[in-house]
Amino acid sequence: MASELTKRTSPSEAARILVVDDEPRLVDALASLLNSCGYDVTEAYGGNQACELADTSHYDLALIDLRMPEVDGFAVMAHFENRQPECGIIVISGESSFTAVSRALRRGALDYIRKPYDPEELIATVKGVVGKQTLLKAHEDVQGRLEKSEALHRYIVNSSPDIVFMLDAHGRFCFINSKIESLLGYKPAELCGKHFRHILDDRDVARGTYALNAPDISADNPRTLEIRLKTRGSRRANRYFEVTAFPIAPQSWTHNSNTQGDGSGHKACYYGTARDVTERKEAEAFINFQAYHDLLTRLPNRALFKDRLELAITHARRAKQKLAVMFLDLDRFKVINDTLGHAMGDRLLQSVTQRLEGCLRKGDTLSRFGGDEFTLLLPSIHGKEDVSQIARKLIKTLKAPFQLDEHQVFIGVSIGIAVYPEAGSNMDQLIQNADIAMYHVKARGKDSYRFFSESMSIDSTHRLDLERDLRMALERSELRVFYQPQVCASTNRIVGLEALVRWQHPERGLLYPRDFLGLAEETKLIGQLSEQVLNQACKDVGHWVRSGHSDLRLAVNLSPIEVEHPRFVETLIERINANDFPPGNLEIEITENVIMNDLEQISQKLRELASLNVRIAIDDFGTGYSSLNYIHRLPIHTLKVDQSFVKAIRNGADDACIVNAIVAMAHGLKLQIIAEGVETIKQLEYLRALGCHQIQGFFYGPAQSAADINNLLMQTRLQNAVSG
Ligand SMILES: Nc1nc2c(ncn2[C@@H]2O[C@H](COP(=O)(O)O[C@H]3[C@@H](O)[C@H](n4cnc5c(=O)[nH]c(N)nc54)O[C@@H]3COP(=O)(O)O)[C@@H](O)[C@H]2O)c(=O)[nH]1
Repeated sequence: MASELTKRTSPSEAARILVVDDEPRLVDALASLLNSCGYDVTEAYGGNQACELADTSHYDLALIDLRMPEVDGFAVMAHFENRQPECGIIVISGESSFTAVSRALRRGALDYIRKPYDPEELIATVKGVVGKQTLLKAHEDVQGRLEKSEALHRYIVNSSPDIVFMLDAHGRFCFINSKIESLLGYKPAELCGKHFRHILDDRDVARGTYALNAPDISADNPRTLEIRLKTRGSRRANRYFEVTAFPIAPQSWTHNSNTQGDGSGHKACYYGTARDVTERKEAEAFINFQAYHDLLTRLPNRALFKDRLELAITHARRAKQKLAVMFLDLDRFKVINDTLGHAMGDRLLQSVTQRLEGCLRKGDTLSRFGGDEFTLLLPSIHGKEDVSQIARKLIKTLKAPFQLDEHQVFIGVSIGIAVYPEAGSNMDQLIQNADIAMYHVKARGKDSYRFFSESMSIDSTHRLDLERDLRMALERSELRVFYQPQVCASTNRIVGLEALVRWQHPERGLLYPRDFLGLAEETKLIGQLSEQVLNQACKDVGHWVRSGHSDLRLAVNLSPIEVEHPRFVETLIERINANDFPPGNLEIEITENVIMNDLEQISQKLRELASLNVRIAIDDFGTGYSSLNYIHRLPIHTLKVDQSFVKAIRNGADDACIVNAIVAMAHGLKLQIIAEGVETIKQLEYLRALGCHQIQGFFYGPAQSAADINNLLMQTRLQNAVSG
């Protein structure tokens, strides 16, 4: 209540004095004496009135008589003590006993004046007490303001979301706010006197030291840098901070010793704040990772791959080195994804990634290009053999079965390779050409690798024109079927004819499969193309079979896309039946890789065809990936030795060793063997001597039109008739 009373607000205001006595004459005399000295005096006639006034008005000083009826001076003093403790008390009394004086002083009186008083002495005493009171009050005011200010600043500094600190000239903490504890676990007191290195990540010490010592650093030009601070205890759990620091200008901070109040006496030379930006940094890092990586496999994505490839090309150009880009596409991934579900598909992609990574060197970049496509950058290669070796390793590593819960699945990989600078001088060309090469692998039976060559490339406008032309060719029946004889090695008789497609292009003349077959496969026009070829071949060869060449065999090439089609067997049988062609005269040619791609399904289909008397030949034998164990158990009738092995014969017995091995193996498995690409008498004689059953190649003639074959067969019949 007392604090609510109006107080004197400045020392220059007249001090307010209450004069208390039960004798009105004495009160008036004293009041007029004090008034004459400029004090603001209030008169109280007796103890009761004094207490009432103490309840309503504020006084700086009360002059109180001790002996008063009803409420005496001690009671008034007690009331003041209770209501206005800051009011000074002077006792004016006729009592002169030591006990009374001592009691008054003990109750809080500041002085004691004995009646009758000497006016000068009284005024001097009042002046002294009022002066002291005023000083005390001023001191209390300053103290109160200081405490408030200190509390306010402490609150502001400690509730700051940032760490606030001061360092001495040597970089030792001399102040640090309590935020350090909640962010990093240190108590401010334990850090005081310690160098800032104590909490700074070792990797950032040099930068931190350099920033503080920068020549142009000042309060107007502070340094801001991002650094890592160690959390207490675990040195690995660093957090990121954005620190702003500057030297303290001496004129702006004069109370500069013992800043933390711990007696260490360090002089603050730098002021700084540190804002925790860990979450922002982590979010940035995640966004950055997401922008440049595939989240499922955690591999670099297309964007990062292209970036690295661009750099690698620049480096290779400067260092005159080669590099290789591989385009990998998983075989059968789609089937597994569709049948076992996407979660399994995702797991499979992760396992594939692990296996592929296991085959790479430091410095290679494997990326997930999308879906089941991966790209691989091999910088600084010496030659194609290096790359082939890696490609073989990648194919081999993916060949082993993958265990997805209770499912054991098999996949393969088709790899297209573009080598810089031969297969492209820039990033887009290299990727595109590796992709084209990969497509050629797919079209030729998958699970293998091929280097890009110019003949594979069809520029996009050309490609669109060709696609349009091919569609028209199918409508306008521009495809032709040519036949290449397969001749019995011992009798020289034509025992079979391989049907080979040609396209009689209205402007470009006769085109060969290499010019359009890849496109037909990519555009899925291969189905229609095959249908037309098979119908025509069944008509032509069926006619020759019926006209006397009853054992004549028709060999047809099948694209992997056709063989993998679920209705492959039905469609093939429907077509030969529709053309009234005897199934026993048909031999289908498929590559090893087509079989190995989906062993279970394909074996089933081959068994069905074999049960209908259709013969099965493995084309290009020796160039793909097959397991002899499976071949042995499949209903295969013929192995066709690839041309490349036959060509090697001209170089002598050493180079012919593969042909020797294949023929020996075919004999062991009791299979028919056809050597293809035979061009010379030397090759023919070598193969004959080996025991090769049939020969196909330019030696006996290239693929020819039906009319030419018709003539050939007629001649043969005539010869047979003459010799018979
Ligand atoms: N799915 C289909 N694929 C087909 C069809 N027609 C052909 N093809 C595939 O195209 C490949 C290339 O065929 P082609 O250009 O006709 O070449 C064949 C022969 O001309 C060639 N050959 C034969 N003998 C020789 C020789 O002595 N030297 C030499 N340099 N080349 C020769 O080889 C090809 C036949 O090989 P192969 O099939 O392995 O017996 C062709 O390989 C088919 O895959 C089709 O209708 N559908």
